[in-house]
Amino acid sequence: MSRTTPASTLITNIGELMTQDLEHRVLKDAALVFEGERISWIGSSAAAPAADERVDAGGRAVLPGWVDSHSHLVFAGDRTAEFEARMSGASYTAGGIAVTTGATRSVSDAELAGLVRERVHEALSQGTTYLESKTGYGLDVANEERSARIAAELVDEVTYLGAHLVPAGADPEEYTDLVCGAMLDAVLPHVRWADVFCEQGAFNEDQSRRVLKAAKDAGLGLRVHGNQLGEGPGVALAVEFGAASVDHVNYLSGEDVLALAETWAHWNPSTGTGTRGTVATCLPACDLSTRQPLAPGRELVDAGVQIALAANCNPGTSYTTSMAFCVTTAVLQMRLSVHEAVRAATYGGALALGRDSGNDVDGQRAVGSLAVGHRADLHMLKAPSATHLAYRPGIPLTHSVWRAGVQAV
Ligand SMILES: N=CN[C@@H](CCC(=O)O)C(=O)O
Ligand SMILES: [Zn+2]
Repeated sequence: MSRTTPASTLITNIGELMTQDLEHRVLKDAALVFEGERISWIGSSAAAPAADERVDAGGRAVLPGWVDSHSHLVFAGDRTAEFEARMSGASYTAGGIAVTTGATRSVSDAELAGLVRERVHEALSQGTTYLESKTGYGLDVANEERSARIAAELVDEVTYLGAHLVPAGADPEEYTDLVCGAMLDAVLPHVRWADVFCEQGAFNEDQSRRVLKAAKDAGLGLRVHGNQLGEGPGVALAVEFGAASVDHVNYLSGEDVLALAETWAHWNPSTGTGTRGTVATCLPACDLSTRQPLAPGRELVDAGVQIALAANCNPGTSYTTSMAFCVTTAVLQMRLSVHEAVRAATYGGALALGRDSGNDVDGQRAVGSLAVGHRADLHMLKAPSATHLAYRPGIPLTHSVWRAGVQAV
């Protein structure tokens, strides 16, 4: 739908404005003004300035758009049979990635781009205004390059995941060389991040270390899939390399939790300054779909670790773009408060992507929290408070969405 964007927009009569800003402000009977993509004023409805356009929120809640910091959107086909087998007691293994790789390689560039576009739209229509996607279903130079290129056109942040699975018949060491060499060179123009699936059946500690070192030397930010299926070296490697996030984190030793907490020792959460540590990204929809124990979000927060919640949309372990489902699960089953869960799905995701503060990188505005100068990414609910996300599980509560000041829903 095409809409003309007014110079300034006032949203008034907001029942609850959950800013997720550095002061954790939750304002009642609030208003917000944005000019273009920039938030220019936040305060009470009674004190709101005039603007070119006035939107009456009718007492509804407004929160930042979701920041989904972990997804795998560049794929074709689905894995329904594998899911059904799992629901009958089979375990998840990394091997299913090969099935999706075959399906993904078989479609044209235009078909693949169309599939990604549909998923981005599905996410946006539920309030996701900032989205990361990984490659990882190409697994050869040409197919990883095209996955990265297509993703770069359609999502906000692209992560190179050539190290997702060693393709059938390939020698693991030679494939790791390829991931660190020609494949990395090919994707480099399209990506900001690199990731490695450090797990039994995927990449071992030594191979993961090689991938992370090559990516770091190439100037990429780092992320790690770690400790998903059992305790292992993923978290320790992420900490050692200063990765922006380690994702899954289902099986953590006490040492892993302490090591993650230590990475945040030089971060001031009240000012959002200092050195960012490694965000622990919890993926509750994936945990349920693979019948793994939910990541210990409560324990991580209590230990002082910054966490994110992400949907992890992919056809193997988590075929959903619903951040609201993740928030609901985090409250009902991971024992986070509503404010903590929403924060992890907004500010936490932004922190994991280094987009939490204004004009920090590439002159881009901060996302994931509502403050003057930040990007106008807004999610209005069909409810008077964010609590309804957990209180009314499964109900589609998205009323309206603005992305960078443009109304999308
Ligand atoms: N665990 C590794 N990668 C994906 C799943 C990939 C697949 O099974 O297709 C994840 O994050 O869950
Ligand atoms: Zn993943």
